[in-house]
Amino acid sequence: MRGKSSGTEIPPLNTTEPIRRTALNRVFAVVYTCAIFALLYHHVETLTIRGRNPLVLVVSFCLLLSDVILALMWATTQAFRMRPIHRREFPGNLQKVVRPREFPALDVLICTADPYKEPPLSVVNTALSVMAYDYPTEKLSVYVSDDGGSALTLFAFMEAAKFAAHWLPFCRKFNLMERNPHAYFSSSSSTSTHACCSEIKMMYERMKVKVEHVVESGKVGDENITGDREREAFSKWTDDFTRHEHPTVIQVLLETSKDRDITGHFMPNLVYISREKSKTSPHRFKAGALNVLLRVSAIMTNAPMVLTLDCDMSSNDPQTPLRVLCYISDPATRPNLSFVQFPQRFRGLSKNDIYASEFKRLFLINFLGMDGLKGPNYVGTGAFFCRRSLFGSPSTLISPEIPQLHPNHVVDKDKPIHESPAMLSLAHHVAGCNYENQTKWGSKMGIRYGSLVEDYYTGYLLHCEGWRSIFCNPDRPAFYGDAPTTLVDLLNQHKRWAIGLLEVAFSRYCPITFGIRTMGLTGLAYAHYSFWPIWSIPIMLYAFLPQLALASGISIFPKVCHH
Ligand SMILES: O=c1ccn([C@@H]2O[C@H](COP(=O)(O)OP(=O)(O)O[C@H]3O[C@H](CO)[C@@H](O)[C@H](O)[C@H]3O)[C@@H](O)[C@H]2O)c(=O)[nH]1
Ligand SMILES: [Mn+2]
Repeated sequence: MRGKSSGTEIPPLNTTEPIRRTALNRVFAVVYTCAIFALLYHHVETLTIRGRNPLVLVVSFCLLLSDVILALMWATTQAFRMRPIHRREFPGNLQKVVRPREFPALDVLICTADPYKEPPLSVVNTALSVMAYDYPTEKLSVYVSDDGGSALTLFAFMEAAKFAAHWLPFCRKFNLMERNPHAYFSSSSSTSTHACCSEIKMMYERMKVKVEHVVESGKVGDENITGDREREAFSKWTDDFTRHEHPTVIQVLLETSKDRDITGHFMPNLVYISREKSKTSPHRFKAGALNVLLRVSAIMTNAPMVLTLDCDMSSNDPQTPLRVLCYISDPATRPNLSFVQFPQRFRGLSKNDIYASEFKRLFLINFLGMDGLKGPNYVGTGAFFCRRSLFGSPSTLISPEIPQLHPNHVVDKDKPIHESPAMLSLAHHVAGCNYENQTKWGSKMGIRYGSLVEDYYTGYLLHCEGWRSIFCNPDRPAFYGDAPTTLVDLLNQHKRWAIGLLEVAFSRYCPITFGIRTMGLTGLAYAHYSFWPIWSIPIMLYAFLPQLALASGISIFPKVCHH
C-alpha cells in the first residue's frame, strides 16, 4: 500500500500508512465477541441452574467475575486494533521547506530527584547528549530540575559545563551519532577512529573521577571550588538546607549570549534549578518539578517546543528534533498537535528480560494503534510538546497569572540572563513552593495533578481537550533509558503505577464514562490502562481456584457432553 503524502507541491515531510491486517482484526473481534458471550452465558446458566451447592455457587461466581474482567480488558484492547498506522518522516526534506533560521527554539526539561539513586554523572551524560543535538545551538536550552536539592548534582553540572566546551565541537567535528559521552567511550567506535579521541576521553575520565569522588565523600569540599561564582552558589547549602526544606537555587551554568566552546561556537543555555521545598506545602513529585521547569524556562527563553526527559533517558540520535519538526512544520499534521511521543527504549536489559521490562506492548504495539486515533499517550519522557498546548484547549487559550509565562510572550534576547537581575528574581519567584496557590497550574495549565502517574493523566486530559499527539518511532531509537533492575524496584514502580492509574479510573474523569463519551475509541484505549491493575483479580483467581476446586471435588469447566 502506498503511503499517503501529506503535502502536495512541497516534498513530503512525513507519510502515514495504515497497517494491513486491520480488516482481519475487525472480523476477529466480531467472532471473539460471540465466543465471549457464549462463555458468559454458560457461567450464568451454571449459577442459576446448578448453583444449589453453596461451594459451587461461590466458585461459579468467582469464575464469572474473572471472565467478566477479562472480557472487559479484551474489549478495551480492541481500541488499539481498529486503526493502527505506521508513520515515517523525512528530515532530509526539511531544509527544502523550512530554513534553519526559522526553526522554533527548543527547551529541554530534565528531572532528577536523588543523587544516590540517580548518579549525577549519569544525569550529566543525559544533559550532554541533548546539548549536542544537531540543532541551531542558539535555539537550544537545557533546564535541569534537581528535586534532591543536592550540591553534588550542581557540582557535577558545573564540571559538565566545562567539559561541554570540548565535547560539543568534538561531536560536530566527527559527526558522531552517539553523543552521550559515557555510551560513546564505552562503545568500540571510540577506540578505533579518531586520534584526538584519547585526549577528550582523558578529559571525560578526569571529570568522572572528580564527580564520583565528590559524590562518594557526600559533600563539595573547598578544594573542589575554583571561583567566587561557584563559592557563592554553594553558599546556599547552609546547615538547615535539607532536601525537604530549602530555598530555591537557580544557577545559570552556560549562556548562549556569552559562552563559547573551544572553537568559538555558541553554547546552548544550561540552567540548574532546585525548586523551593517546604514540609508544609505539597511538592507534587515530578508533576510539580515539571511545572516549575515550564515556568522558569518560560521566563528565560520561552521556547515554543519543549522536550521532557527523565534523567536516565539520554539521546541516541542527534537528529531527533529534526524528526519532530517534520510534524510540527507540516500544515497537515500541525493543527491541534500537542506532542510528539517517542517510545521508551531501555539499554542493558538482560537477554531474556525476565521481568518483561521492555514493555514492548505498552510502548510500541499499542502506540501504533493509538496513533491512528487521537495519538499515543504521554509517557513522561521522550515527548516534544508544543508549549501552547499546556495552556488550555486548541480553541481557548488560558492566560497564565503573569504575562511572562504566556506561551506567546517574547523574551528579550538582547538582554542576557546574567545581566538581568529582574529576570532571575522572577525565576526564583515562580519556583517558590507557594507560587501555585490560587492559580490554574496543575488543574487547567501545565502538567496535571491528581494522579501518581502524572504523565498518563496529563496526556489523557489533553486528548479530552481536543489536542492530538503523534507517535514517532524511527529505526534508530531516539532515546535509551534505564529499566528497573531489581525485583524490589520493579514492584515499587508497578505499585506506583497501579495506584496512579486507579486514581484516574475512580475519578470523575473515568475513561469508561467521561473518556469514551468525549473521544470514543481513544477513551476506550485509555480505559485499558486505567483499569490495568484489575488484571490482578482474574490472575489470582485462575491461579488458585482450579486447584482448590479440584481438591474439593467440584468440576468447574464444562464437559463436552453437557452441550
Ligand atoms: O519527586 C520526584 C520524583 C521523581 N522525579 C523524577 O521523575 C522521573 C521518573 O521517576 P522514576 O522514579 O524513574 O519513575 P518511573 O516509574 O521509572 O517512571 C515512569 O513513570 C513515571 C510516572 O508515570 C513517569 O513520569 C516517567 O516518565 C516514566 O518513565 C525521574 O527522572 C525522577 O528523577 C522528580 O523529579 N521528582
Ligand atoms: Mn525511571
